Amino acid sequence: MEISKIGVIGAGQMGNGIAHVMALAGYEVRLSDISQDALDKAVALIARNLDRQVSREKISGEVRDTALGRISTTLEMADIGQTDLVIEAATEQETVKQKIFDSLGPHLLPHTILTSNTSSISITRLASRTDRPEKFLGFHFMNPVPLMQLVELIRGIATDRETYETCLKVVERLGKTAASAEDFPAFIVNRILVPMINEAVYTLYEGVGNVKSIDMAMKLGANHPMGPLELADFIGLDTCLAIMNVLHEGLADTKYRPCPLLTKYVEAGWLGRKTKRGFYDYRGEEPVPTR
Ligand SMILES: CC(=O)CC(=O)SCCNC(=O)CCNC(=O)[C@H](O)C(C)(C)COP(=O)(O)OP(=O)(O)OC[C@H]1O[C@@H](n2cnc3c(N)ncnc32)[C@H](O)[C@@H]1OP(=O)(O)O
Ligand SMILES: NC(=O)C1=CN([C@@H]2O[C@H](COP(=O)(O)OP(=O)(O)OC[C@H]3O[C@@H](n4cnc5c(N)ncnc54)[C@H](OP(=O)(O)O)[C@@H]3O)[C@@H](O)[C@H]2O)C=CC1
Repeated sequence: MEISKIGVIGAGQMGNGIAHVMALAGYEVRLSDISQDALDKAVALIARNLDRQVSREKISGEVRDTALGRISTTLEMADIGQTDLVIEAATEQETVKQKIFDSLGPHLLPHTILTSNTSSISITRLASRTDRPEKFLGFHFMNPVPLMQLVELIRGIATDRETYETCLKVVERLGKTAASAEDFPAFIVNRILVPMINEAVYTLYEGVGNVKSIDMAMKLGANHPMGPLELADFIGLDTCLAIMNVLHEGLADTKYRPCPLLTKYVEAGWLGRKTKRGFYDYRGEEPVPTR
């Protein structure tokens, strides 16, 4: 099956990155969110990120303009349903995602493939609420989408071969690499990465090190491009906590217990970069460690 129109639901950091790479690869993209304000901000951010690629001579000004012209925004599920492939990239809460798929259902074309960019939630369970579990796949991009090479593809128990292969072709057209993961909590990357981040928060909670020393230790001692607390702020602390909760509940093992300090930060609304405060304070010129 040929994919030409793609609907992206959720215009946060992942949704805007997905729209960006899809438009650059030549797909027509319809981007949606709950408010026009969120959509306007997302399009402005895509334009800035494309400009950055122009100034680094990765793409030409003409390519940027054509890509931007391929992105439209909508608040209507009917517009999203009339596409070949939908990528849901809304907040990491199962109830939010279920409601989205419920409201999208009546507007879908018979051939539309449904996918979720979820970081952790069961693809089989999300698919089972739709009228097409065989055309449902986990399509998991990494952050920041324009820079990261990997996409995890996760088949639910009912996903058919054609759906998987169609999405694999999309990944190839993006110039990215797919890793196939089975449908277990948090799949591959986050099963390994997010417990490490959670352990870094425990290290902070127990006073083994402060924010700066923990991040420096992992950057210089393990050659990670970002320290784990810096990375947690970058991913979003709400998303990290949601992933730990899925691991804890789904695998029923105390080793996945979310650190109480992570829970407290999320309860405070300190979600990392997106709220300008997490383990670092981002309100000034340079991020300042908070502990
Ligand atoms: C939670 C989940 O479900 C799954 C996940 O995603 S987990 C998170 C996975 N991601 C990671 O682990 C990221 C770890 N961090 C890194 O790899 C690096 O810090 C990074 C790639 C993010 C940035 O690297 P850096 O060298 O410090 O960044 P920076 O110098 O600002 O930018 C590098 C290049 O990307 C470009 N760039 C940065 N952000 C960009 C964006 N959003 N769009 C387009 N280009 C961008 C810059 O212009 C720059 O271009 P040049 O190489 O031509 O100079
Ligand atoms: N952050 C990361 O590093 C990664 C995240 N992911 C996954 O991608 C998804 C999105 O994450 P991310 O972009 O970081 O999150 P963000 O918080 O940046 O963005 C989520 C967006 O979804 C919007 N939203 C919430 N409810 C709805 C709805 N009912 N309909 C449409 N839009 C809605 C939010 O609006 P509002 O702000 O108004 O609530 C927000 O704009 C999650 O499933 C996450 O696990 C996957 C890979 C990496």
